[in-house]
Parts: sequence; C-alpha cells; structure tokens
Amino acid sequence: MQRNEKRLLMQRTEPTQLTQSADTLLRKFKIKVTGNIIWAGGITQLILSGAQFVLGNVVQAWLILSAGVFFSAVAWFYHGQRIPVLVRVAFITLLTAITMMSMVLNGHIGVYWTYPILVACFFLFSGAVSIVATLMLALLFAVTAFYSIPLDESWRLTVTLLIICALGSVFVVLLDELQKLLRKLVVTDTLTGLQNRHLVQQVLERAIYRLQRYQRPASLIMADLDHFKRLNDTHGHLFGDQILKQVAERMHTVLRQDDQLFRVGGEEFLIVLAEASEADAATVAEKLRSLIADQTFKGKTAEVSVTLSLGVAELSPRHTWVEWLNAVDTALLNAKRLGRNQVRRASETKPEKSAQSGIGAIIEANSEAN
Ligand SMILES: Nc1nc2c(ncn2[C@@H]2O[C@H](COP(=O)(O)OP(=O)(O)OP(=O)(O)O)[C@@H](O)[C@H]2O)c(=O)[nH]1
Repeated sequence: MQRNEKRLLMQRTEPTQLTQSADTLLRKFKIKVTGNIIWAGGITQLILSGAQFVLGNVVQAWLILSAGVFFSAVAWFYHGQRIPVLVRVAFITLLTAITMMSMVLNGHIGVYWTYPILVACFFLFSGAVSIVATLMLALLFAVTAFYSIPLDESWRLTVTLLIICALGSVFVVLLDELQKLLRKLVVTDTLTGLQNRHLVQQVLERAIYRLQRYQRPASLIMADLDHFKRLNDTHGHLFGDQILKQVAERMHTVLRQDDQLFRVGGEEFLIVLAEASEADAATVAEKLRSLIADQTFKGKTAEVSVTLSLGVAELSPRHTWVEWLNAVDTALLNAKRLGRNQVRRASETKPEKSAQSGIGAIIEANSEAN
C-alpha cells in the first residue's frame, strides 16, 4: 500500500470525537451547562413571578419578573456561545438579592432557594473562583438567616450550606484533575506513551516562530520501521505492539531532553530537534538507525531484527509547517525507495509534487476538524 494512502486510511478510521482536543470538548460542555443554568434561572423566575402576582406581592412580582425576562433574554442572546463573566456575576448577584429579600419577607420559603444558587455557582465559575464565590454566598445567606428566621434553624441552614460548599469544592478539584488527565490522554499515544500527532502543528509553529524571531535553527527526523507488515504477519499484531513499544523506548535513549518525539502513524515516528542543523539531525538519525538495526528485539514469542528508514529536513525561513513536514516526508520516501535501513536528507531530495496528500496535509486536516 502507498504510504500516503495508508495514512489517509488511518485518518478516515479515527473517530472524529477523538481528534477533538480536550479543551474544545470541555469548552463546549461548559458553554452548554452555563446556557442551560441561565435558561433554568429565567424560566423559574418567570413562574415564581406569577405566584407572587397571585399572592398579591406586586412589587416582588415585578422584580422577579424583570429578572426572569433578563435571564431568558441572556440565555437566548448567548445561545451556543460563552456567556461573559460579568453577565454570570449579574445572574448570581440578582438571584442572591431576590433570595435574601424572600428570606426577609417570607422566612423559611426563601431558604429553599439558597441551595440551588450555591450549586449553580459551582457550575458557572471554575476553579478557586467558584469555591470562594460559593463560600461568600453561603456566609451572606447565613447572615440573612440569623436576621430573619429562628436562631436554631439559622444554625442548621449555615451548617448545610457549608456542607454544600465542602462537597462542591471536592467536585471542583476532581473536575480540575479530570480535565488535566483528559488533556494528557488526548495528546498521548496509549501504546507507546509517546505524544501522538495532536500537538505536532503547535510544536512546529513554535519552531518557525523561534527561527523567524531569534534565528534559532530546528530540524525534523521522520522515521518509519521497514517491512513492519511482514513482522506483524509472521509473529502477530501483539508481538508487533511489543516491538513498537521497545523501539520508542530505545529512541528515547538517543534523544536530548528538549527533543520532542511523536508517534504520528502506525510504525512512523517524528522527532523535532531544537537548535539542530540538517547535519546535526542526520547524525542523530544515523545513531537511531544503528541503535535499532544493530541490536535484536526480544518479544514474548520470538527475537527479531528490525530496521528503520529515516528522512531529515532542516527548517528553512520560507517553510510553512506543512511544507516542512512534507520535506522530511519526501526524504523518508527517498530512503525507502533507495533500499530502506538508511538516512536521507531533504537537501539531497527533489521536492514531491504530491505535497497536498503528505503527512503535513493529514495533520492539518485533523487540526481543522478540531
Ligand atoms: N502491531 C501493530 N501494527 C501496526 C500498528 N499500526 C499499524 N500497524 C501495522 O504496520 C504495518 C504497516 O505496513 P505497510 O504500510 O505495508 O508498511 P511496511 O510493511 O512497514 O513497509 P514499508 O514501510 O514500505 O517498509 C501494517 O501491517 C499495519 O497493520 C500498531 O499499532 N501495532
């Protein structure tokens, strides 16, 4: 199978959901939750205003009705978008004011609204801000309770509000951890533990910026295991997986700390070398080649020899990140054509016309899908 065909097939079989970044997914989720909370706030206030009209509390009824109309308008206006912090603060402040007023005028009846407001606050704000904001609200409600309902009940309310604050804080911390984990999972290749292709564009663009701004060189190495299909067919896919893991581990031993190693395809690896000319990168590539070829690999069921073909390309000031990737890809293709188990440089390779279907175009297509 042609290399580019193989990659396009891989691209098609990856679920779209996985190609979205963790941040995009979480941002969309937060937008949805925040919008729904404001809608719920608006509709609840509209219903409550009706009840106040029936009870004859006209001033309260108008106040609550205005809040309900405002919240509903905000939810409608910002539908599917991030609601600005100031609007969220206004939402919570208005609800708090209405609840405090209700506690003063109606005693216990107002108390019931303190709980959903605290919970909403945890959803509307994130991290430490939500913890501090809910604590402040709990204190405000407690003070109002001591003023408007019997003392023993005020204590009970204060304790239950503080319990909600504590539970909510645990929820915020867990969510934060989950977000970090999700972010890591999205950019990690689960088989080898290397970075997958998600951050490639970002890392290459940073290298381009450093070259343009500070004239710092950078080079790429693209490495592909030779005849890996044959190895899979002979020893099985699980054996192939063991070899892939060991190859990744061996590669690490040659690289410096600030070199970035990605697994960008099935048996294909990309290395971004900061501060390296093409000659430096070719030296590293040659070390990698001999490190893989000179020592056998031991899987659970067999011991095999494996070889690696590598392409090398230095970043030039006229390169976009896609062109740079395609340059190294073409050099690798050349290494394959010339017999495999060797290193080829982009400077000695004629650029390919089919750059549009190369690895650069594929990673670009994945980024655009995010
Ligand atoms: N074990 C294992 N195999 C994989 C994985 N991803 C891709 N492959 C296999 O890698 C092989 C790649 O085969 P080809 O595209 O024909 O390439 P090749 O046999 O290495 O040939 P050249 O690259 O031309 O030297 C296929 O058999 C894939 O199934 C993986 O995660 N684990």
